[in-house]
Amino acid sequence: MNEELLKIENLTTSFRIGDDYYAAVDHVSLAVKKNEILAIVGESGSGKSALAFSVMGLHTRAKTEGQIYYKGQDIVNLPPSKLNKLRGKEMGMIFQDPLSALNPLMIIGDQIEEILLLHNPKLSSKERKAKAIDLLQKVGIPRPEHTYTQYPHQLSGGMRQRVIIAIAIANEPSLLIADEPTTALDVTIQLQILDLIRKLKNDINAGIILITHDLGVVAEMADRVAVMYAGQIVEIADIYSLISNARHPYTRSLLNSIPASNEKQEKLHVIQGIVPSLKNLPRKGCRFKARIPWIDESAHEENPQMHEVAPGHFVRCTCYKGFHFPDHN
Ligand SMILES: Nc1ncnc2c1ncn2[C@@H]1O[C@H](COP(=O)(O)OP(=O)(O)OP(=O)(O)O)[C@@H](O)[C@H]1O
Repeated sequence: MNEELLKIENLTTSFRIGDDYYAAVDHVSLAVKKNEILAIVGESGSGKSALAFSVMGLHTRAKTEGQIYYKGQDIVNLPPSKLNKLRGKEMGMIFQDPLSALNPLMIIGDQIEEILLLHNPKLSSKERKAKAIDLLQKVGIPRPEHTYTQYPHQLSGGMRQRVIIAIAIANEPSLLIADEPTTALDVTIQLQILDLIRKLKNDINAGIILITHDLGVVAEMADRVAVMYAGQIVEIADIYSLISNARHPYTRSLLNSIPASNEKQEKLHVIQGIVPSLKNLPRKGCRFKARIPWIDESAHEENPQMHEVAPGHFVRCTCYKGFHFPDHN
């Protein structure tokens, strides 16, 4: 059950801006097991999508360094033809924006069948259609035969996201990456989609990377959590340790912004500021230092490392020790 599916080591993904490359994902290491949901959480611009796109090999103009082992095979420099075989069959992705991920000119049924055909060329057209309808049913579409014949613009946002999920799971991938899968949806639909993703973990025994900026969603869904800030993982732990004993100032601030979690914790101490732009990221020292100026310089490491504070619970930089919110000495 706990077989390691994906292992990322020192992954660095850089974008060219002007004459230079700037790392949006900077020496990230993590692993995902089968039947596990690893949530990656962080504010906008922290590098979550850049990381997901690197795993899927979807960047067209970025430079990717480091290792991404999928079932033991390093896939960073895999030729496009081999990567294509993995994508859609072994690895599925649920995108943030379902409308732009679907072809507006093709009916839903054809879009699902296209991916089925790519990886199961021997299926007859009758078998493919039956499987497509079955998938639509599986993701909770009430009239799958009808939806099969519809175009994306004829569906609601929630229905489109279900179609994206049907496409992502069509070939029962071992690894599923869901990038903000519910951001564009209203709350009731959000809950249904999250429920569906949770069911998938058990049904197809998949390892899932769930990308979100919403720690409420993380608390509901994740087995383990990696918190990203400015291209780096600043804390990684199982969900219970993270919720009950978050150590990094950034994680503590994120947790404080969930109303329900405030009752037991410091009252709404949320650290102000935003993730710096890629060009302006501090490349030396603790990247979070500028957002906690009341903490003494000496609390930070020159070259911040990950520290194991409990089994499997790692925190970056020594500034977590004795950290306090400004009005809470
Ligand atoms: N193609 C690109 N070229 C240049 N910079 C990019 C490119 N794609 C992303 N970036 C930059 O890389 C950084 C990380 O972006 P990324 O989209 O991975 O963040 P994110 O955490 O997924 O944010 P969001 O939640 O808004 O999707 C940001 O500073 C972003 O502006």
